Amino acid sequence: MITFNQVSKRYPEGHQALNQVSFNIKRGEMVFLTGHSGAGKTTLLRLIALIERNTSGQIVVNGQNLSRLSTEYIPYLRRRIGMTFQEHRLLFDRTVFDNVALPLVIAGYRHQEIRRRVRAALDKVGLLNKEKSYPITLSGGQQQRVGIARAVVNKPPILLADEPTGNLDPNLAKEIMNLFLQFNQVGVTVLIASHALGLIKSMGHRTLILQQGNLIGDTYPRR
Ligand SMILES: Nc1ncnc2c1ncn2[C@@H]1O[C@H](COP(=O)(O)OP(=O)(O)OP(=O)(O)O)[C@@H](O)[C@H]1O
Repeated sequence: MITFNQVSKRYPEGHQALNQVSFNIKRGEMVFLTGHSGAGKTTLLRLIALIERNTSGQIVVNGQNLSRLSTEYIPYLRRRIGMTFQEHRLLFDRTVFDNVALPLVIAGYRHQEIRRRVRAALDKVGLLNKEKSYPITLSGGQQQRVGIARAVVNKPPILLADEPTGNLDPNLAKEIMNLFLQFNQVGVTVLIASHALGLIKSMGHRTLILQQGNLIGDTYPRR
């Protein structure tokens, strides 16, 4: 579903963020991505969503070779990938409903279909009663859930999450991880960047480890 073959990324300023990284994530897998701050986790996720382009190597996502994908097809690729960000990136002058509806509005869905899908996504993350609220009135954990609802509202086959539990206490963090697990259990391929090692271990899933842009580990839990 997501294949990296000798992928490198050098930012224009000359920083080598990823160095010849290779791995393959199968359809329906749930995988964690860990490593120290600056190891390249965010960069790796951004390459999959084509927010950044790799400088060498090959990336194949959902059967598409990203190097060959022309710019005009990027919106179509993005519709098949849900992504949550470290800092939520919610619109604070819009309601929870409007925030989650945004990808559907952009994709040109009809009003009624938008209502149905937004409600379903909010229900899945346990926030149906907050649809009229503004994000500023929600807790950090609830804001993260709104970001997750927005990421899944299109029903993407791939879900990418960048530090989804960054500022949350351990109980809330576990709840958020369990939410990702639920999406994975219905077939979504999930890749989560996180440095919460204890939490990752307790989840018992495959883990990719980055160190200074190099993939130094690809571990499977013991069964
Ligand atoms: N837009 C950019 N331009 C230049 N350098 C960048 C850019 N984004 C990231 N970098 C550099 O690339 C390296 C990898 O950064 P990245 O954000 O991918 O790491 P990370 O593992 O996600 O770190 P963190 O856990 O702190 O978010 C860092 O040295 C960073 O400074």
